[in-house]
Amino acid sequence: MVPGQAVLEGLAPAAGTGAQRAPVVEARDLSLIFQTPDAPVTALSDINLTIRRGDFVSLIGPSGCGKTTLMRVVADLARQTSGTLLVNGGSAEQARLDRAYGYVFQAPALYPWRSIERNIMLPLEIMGMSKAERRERAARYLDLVGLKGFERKFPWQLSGGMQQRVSIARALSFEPALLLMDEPFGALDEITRDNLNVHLLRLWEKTGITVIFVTHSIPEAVFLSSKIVVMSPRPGRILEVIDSDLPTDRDLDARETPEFLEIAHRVRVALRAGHSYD
Ligand SMILES: Nc1ncnc2c1ncn2[C@@H]1O[C@H](COP(=O)(O)OP(=O)(O)OP(=O)(O)O)[C@@H](O)[C@H]1O
Repeated sequence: MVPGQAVLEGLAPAAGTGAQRAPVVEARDLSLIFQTPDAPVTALSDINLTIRRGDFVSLIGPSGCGKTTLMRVVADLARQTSGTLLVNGGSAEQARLDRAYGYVFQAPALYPWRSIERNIMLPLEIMGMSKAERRERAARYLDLVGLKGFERKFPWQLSGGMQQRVSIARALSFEPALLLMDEPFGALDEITRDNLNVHLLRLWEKTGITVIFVTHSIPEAVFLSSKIVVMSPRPGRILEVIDSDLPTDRDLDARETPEFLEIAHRVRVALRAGHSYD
């Protein structure tokens, strides 16, 4: 699967390196407590995290540790109980209103009665974009995810992996600078998942988009990320942030290299440490 050769106008590689790159997400002492009929549930506790433009950040941790909740706070779908969160230097609400991010869910969530092209065009229509531009964007981003020629098909005519690529194309069609992906490949078989991992990595390399990616898989997190955020069991805290400097043009064979295995080992040790409740 080779990514399309679409020219990306709205997305461009991040300028600057390391700490020079502008912060996209800044969480300071962020906590979130859900009030439930039984007892308050502390989902996030004292999260401090800076994500810079062009980072590929994976959130990894045991089930229920608050990964989705943290993404939802960034997306302004949930609000922290205390602490601060800046997205692009402003509030999460402003970022949502500015359509600063695209959100890819675990399931593709496509409308079965609309063609692939019309699924992608729907949110653009709601944004008030002209039909010609909507069509052009749909074609451009379908090409980018390797689905050129599938415009007139319906979701049920595509495999699960292809449907998930459509939902990635839909999220990218807004040309957001930030892509939020909540276990997007969790329900797919391993070969398809490997393919989509390579595809996503190429897309990231080509566009310089900032990605926050939730996963349970250590190999997936290490393969994709420039930064791996290891979270503890509930209440979700950040145990460790592991930077990766694997070459950006890596392919699946990189998973056999000592550098890859060393980072995977560090993630595993951090996850394990979070499970010892002493
Ligand atoms: N609306 C809510 N009301 C009450 N508790 C909630 C709510 N949403 C999430 N929680 C609780 O907050 C904690 C964190 O949930 P969250 O979905 O963020 O975890 P997660 O790390 O994404 O889990 P998973 O990996 O299983 O998807 C869990 O204990 C969950 O039960």
